[in-house]
Amino acid sequence: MSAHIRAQPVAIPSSEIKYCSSSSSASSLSFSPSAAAEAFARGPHYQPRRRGSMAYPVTAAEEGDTLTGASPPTRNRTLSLLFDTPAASMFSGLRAPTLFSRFGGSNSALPQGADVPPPVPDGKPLPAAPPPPRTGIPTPSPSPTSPMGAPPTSSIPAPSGYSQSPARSLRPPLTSVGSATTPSRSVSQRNIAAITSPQQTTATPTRTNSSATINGTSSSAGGDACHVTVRMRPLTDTEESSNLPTVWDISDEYNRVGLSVDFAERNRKQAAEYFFDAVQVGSDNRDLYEQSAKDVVRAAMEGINGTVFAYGQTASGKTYSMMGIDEQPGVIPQAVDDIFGYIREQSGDREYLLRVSYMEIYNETIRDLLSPEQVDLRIHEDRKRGVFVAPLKEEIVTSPKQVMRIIRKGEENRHFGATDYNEHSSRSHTIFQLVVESRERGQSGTASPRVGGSGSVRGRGMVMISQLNLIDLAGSEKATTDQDRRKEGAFINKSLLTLGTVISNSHIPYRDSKLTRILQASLSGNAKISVICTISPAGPNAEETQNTLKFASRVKKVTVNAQANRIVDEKALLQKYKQEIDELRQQLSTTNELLERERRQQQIAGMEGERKKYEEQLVEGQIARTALKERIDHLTNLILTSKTITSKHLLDWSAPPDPLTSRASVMLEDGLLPASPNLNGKRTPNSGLSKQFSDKGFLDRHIREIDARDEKIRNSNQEIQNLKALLMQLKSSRDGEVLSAIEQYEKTNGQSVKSMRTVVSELDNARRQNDELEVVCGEMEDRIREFEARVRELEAGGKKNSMVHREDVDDLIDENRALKSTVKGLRIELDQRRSQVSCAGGGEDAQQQQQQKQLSQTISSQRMQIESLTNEIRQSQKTITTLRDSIRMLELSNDMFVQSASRAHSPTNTNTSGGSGYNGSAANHAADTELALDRERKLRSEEGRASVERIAALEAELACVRAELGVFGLVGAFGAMGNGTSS
Ligand SMILES: Nc1ncnc2c1ncn2[C@@H]1O[C@H](COP(=O)(O)OP(=O)(O)OP(=O)(O)O)[C@@H](O)[C@H]1O
Repeated sequence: MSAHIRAQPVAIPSSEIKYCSSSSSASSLSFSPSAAAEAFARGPHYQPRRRGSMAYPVTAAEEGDTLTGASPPTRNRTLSLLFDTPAASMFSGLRAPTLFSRFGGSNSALPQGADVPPPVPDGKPLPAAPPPPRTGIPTPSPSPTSPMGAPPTSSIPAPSGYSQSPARSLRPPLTSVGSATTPSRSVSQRNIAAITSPQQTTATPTRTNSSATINGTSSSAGGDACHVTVRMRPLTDTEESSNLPTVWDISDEYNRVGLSVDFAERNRKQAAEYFFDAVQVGSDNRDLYEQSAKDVVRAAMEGINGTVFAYGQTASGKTYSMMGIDEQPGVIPQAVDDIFGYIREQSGDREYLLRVSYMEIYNETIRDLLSPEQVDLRIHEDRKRGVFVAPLKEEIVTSPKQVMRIIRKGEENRHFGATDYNEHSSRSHTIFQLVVESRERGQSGTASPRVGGSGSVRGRGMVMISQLNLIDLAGSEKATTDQDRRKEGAFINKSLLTLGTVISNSHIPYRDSKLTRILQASLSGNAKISVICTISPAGPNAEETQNTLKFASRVKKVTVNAQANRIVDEKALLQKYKQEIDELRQQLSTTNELLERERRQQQIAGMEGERKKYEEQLVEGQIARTALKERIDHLTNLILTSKTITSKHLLDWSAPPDPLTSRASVMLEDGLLPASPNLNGKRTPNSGLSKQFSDKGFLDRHIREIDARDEKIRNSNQEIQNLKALLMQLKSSRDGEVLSAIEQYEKTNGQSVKSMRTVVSELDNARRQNDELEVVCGEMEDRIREFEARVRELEAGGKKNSMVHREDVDDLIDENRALKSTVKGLRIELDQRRSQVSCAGGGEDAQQQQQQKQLSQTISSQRMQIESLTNEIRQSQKTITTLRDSIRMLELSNDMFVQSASRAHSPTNTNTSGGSGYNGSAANHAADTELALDRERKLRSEEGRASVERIAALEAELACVRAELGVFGLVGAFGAMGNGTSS
């Protein structure tokens, strides 16, 4: 169990307090109560730096940022000493002066570790420090009557709401410094209210009515110190089984955390020690909530913004502290329960409207955990709303169970992952936001505000709006082996670094990280801040722990100036709902009057038709009235008062955890679904009407219509959600698509360029081959012409010697056949080429088309040449036929000539002719004829020989042509010529 320092108010003469900072004038006098607490807690070991009413010992953490006199801090020195890790580097440029510097001390004045009590073996916690000095600061006397052991003895009264809460245990401030001014930076100058508006009237509360203290660490009237709790978890099973010692000593009596002297000596480290507002060892989350968060939560119910965040090394227990486990609910579930408990404790004169949202920042991208399809949410800022995330789903909540269901649903969407140090490590920062709107009951929103004067922060007729941020930060990262984890770690470290800088620096780089930008309103001073710094007890983590403690020390010195936000503005949902309820009630009473009139008229109506008309009007009126009542019920149920919350609404920590209900039922309970105002099962919608008018089909039809319409609305809402999700998906995938389209285009383009080149080279080849073919065709034409000439010659010669002519003609026929088949082969070849070229040139490109056109022109000219060749062949055939006819005629005349010659030569002819003279002359004539024939025969055989020689020469020429064709690669086409086949 932790114990807390309690002190009676101490009056310190302001003239004795000297404080100089870089931002405040040297004349400003200030004093931090936490400094007093530390001095008080240090006991007799402390070494005063300078004579004065307060003495302050230096701690290791504060070395390096000392401010002396009126000089600003030496920034470089701070950096060189503290920037050893990301966590440590958060303290760069710290502007809040150290406590030590306030008293003009110097580091060298105190021996290192001078205050460290003697070490205890085995890293066991040190025994309690010696009692504090009694000089000037009396020791508080614990009282058994208070839950915290002491009644509130603060000279600063708690906010009005606190006194009404029996469960509240406000501990007294350690000191009260009367008129002392704020010691550290004056954040009020750069306050940016979380919710501002032109109509906003924010009361400037005095310490007595709006600035609630946090567990006794309240500072001066100018601002509250951030509250810092250090929580050390127990050794984990793995650490225990490795026999790792606990190297930090925690003294809850003095809220002191110190490195065990034994460990420090063995590892040659400084025996550093730190003092905080509260320290805690162990697993008790209830105690943690009471110490660190309760006051911030309660202040949020009073209209003051609040932020609680857990900070620490990975696996040090942040999630355990914020979310907890079933047996030990953490800060968030306890805060939720406490908020409803608070409302329940009120006297009933106040009404509240609560709405929650849950988001995470993962790798610097904001995701809505309640609407996971909403990714990469944007941060906006406007004059009315300040800094806000949109589109962020906000749910109006009416019970802690409902909130827990929402949180569990959100948790399912959160980014976790196993790291080298934590099996279930949060890889993102999560921000659970709860907006509290409240106002006094029965007040019109436009009533003039009554600000201050009454001692109450609750102005009449005004809506107070506050925002409570409960944040589970991702762990500060060591280098890790996993690549993804390294990337996440880089983002985490950067945002934590910015958080550290924002917290402790005059230059406020809120925009450097999403985390600080979202929390800008809170971090700029208009929120109570409580930081739970979680540490590990184990030796190997000592350095990281020390960095966390240094961060905690810096945060402790920052003061904020949180004030209640009160607005009279239409953006307050509570205001809007109340107005709507008023208007609806007005409408309802008008409808009731109308109904009453209808009813009377129906009763007095004589005619059947008239009665029916009134009856129908009556039913319609009833439906309208029911709709109005349902809407009023729905809105009324969303507005919480002490009467609407019963103990059964609060969380039963001993009961097993609620199973997650479906989204629809959560929405139904939220009353977010239209026309379903029956939130608490008081009444089934339309049930009264159904009973009353069950005999009227008219009414049933209307009910069905209304149900169908509701169903339609639900469906279209769902559709809208789906479309939105789709749109987001499309948006996110658009960049990828564009890139891949470009890639695809480049690929396709490359391919088409390649295929173009192939086509062009094929076309070149085809053109070359066509040229060659043209040459061949020309040669063939020449040959044909030669053959024709020869046929003509033979024709002329054939008249002389039919036999020889016949052979020549046969040869010519053969040759013609061969020529024909050659031409046919050529045609086939050309056709093939043409189809090849048309395939190759099938591209869409203009150049390809051009080439194709040229090719087809070439082909058509070749075809024409072939056709003319064919014509010539046909002509040759005709000539050959004519030649053949003339040969036949020649043969005929030859035969006749031979017959007549033999008849003239026969002896019969001699006898028959009688007379010797006649016979002698006939014999002479026959001899002459025979001689002539012999001569003729000789002549013809010579001519025949000449023809045979000519034919041989022709054959030799043909062989040459064949060889040439072979050279052109057209053997296939002209093979027919060689074989003598023909078509
Ligand atoms: N106070 C505690 N008592 C008992 N167990 C604890 C305590 N704190 C942490 N643990 C256990 O230690 C482990 C790590 O804790 P937790 O996940 O909360 O660390 P964390 O700081 O949130 O880590 P990370 O930054 O990686 O998410 C868990 O198994 C948790 O249950």
